[in-house]
Amino acid sequence: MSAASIPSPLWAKPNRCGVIAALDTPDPARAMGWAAAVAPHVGLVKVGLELFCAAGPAVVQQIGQHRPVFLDLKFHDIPNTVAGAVRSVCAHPPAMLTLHGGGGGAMIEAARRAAEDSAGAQRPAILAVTVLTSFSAAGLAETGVSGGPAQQVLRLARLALSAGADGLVCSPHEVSRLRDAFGDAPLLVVPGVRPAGSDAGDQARVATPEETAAAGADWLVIGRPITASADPAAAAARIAATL
Ligand SMILES: O=C(O)c1cc(=O)[nH]c(=O)n1[C@@H]1O[C@H](COP(=O)(O)O)[C@@H](O)[C@H]1O
Repeated sequence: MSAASIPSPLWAKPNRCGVIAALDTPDPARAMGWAAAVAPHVGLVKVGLELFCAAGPAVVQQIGQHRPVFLDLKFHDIPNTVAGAVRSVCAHPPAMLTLHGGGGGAMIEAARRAAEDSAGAQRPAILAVTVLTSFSAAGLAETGVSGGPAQQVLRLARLALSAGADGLVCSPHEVSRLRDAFGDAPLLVVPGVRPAGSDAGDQARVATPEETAAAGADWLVIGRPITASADPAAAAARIAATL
C-alpha cells in the first residue's frame, strides 16, 4: 500500500500488503533519519525495545511525526501489570502494540480493556506475538513446547483472538495456516521477511516479501534488510515495489 493510503483507524486492515520498517538502533537521531527516509515507501515504522529503552517514551511521538508507530515492547506479565503498561503507553497511543500470546487470555483481555478505557477510538491495535521468528522447531522444543512452531502458533492464535486481540505476529511459515483457520479478519503482522539473497541473521523461519504477501500477510516487518543497506530509502522502495 502506498504511504498516502493509510486507513482510518490507523490500524485497520490495509487493502493490500504493506511494509513496516523496524527502526532498531539505540540512537534516536538515527531512527528519525531512517523514518524520514523510508516514510514514502512504508505504512508504519516500528519502535522496539532497543530504541524505546535508550530514548524513552517521548521517541514514540517524535518518530510518529513521520509515520504511524507500531510499538513493539512485547508485554508479558500479570494482567494488572500489563493493563497498567498499556494505560501508560496510551497517553500517546501508538497505532499498534505487542503482547506475548503466551501471557494468556486474562492478560490479553486486560490489555484490550485498558486500551479501550484509556484511548477509546484512538486505541492501538493489540497484537499477540505467537512463536518468535528466531525459533526453529528444535529451539522451541528446548523450551518444553512439543509439536513444532505451526501447532503452537495456532494454539496461541486461537487463545489470543478469543481474548480480544486484533491480530497476531507470526512467521511467514504460518500465515496461510492462520488464514485457513481464522479467515480474513485478524491482522497478520509478519517479521522474518528476507528479500532473496539477503542474510537471514538470527531469523529461523523466513521467506521473501513476495511469498509472505501471497500467503496472506497484512504487514511485513522488515528491519536490517532496510536499515543495514547503504541506502535505506531505496531498499524500502525496492521491497514495496514487489508487493
Ligand atoms: O514483534 C516483532 O516485531 C517481532 C516478532 C518476531 O517473532 N520476530 C521479530 O523479528 N520481530 C521483530 O521484527 C524485527 C525484524 O527485524 P529484522 O530481522 O532486522 O528484519 C525486529 O525488530 C524484531 O524485534
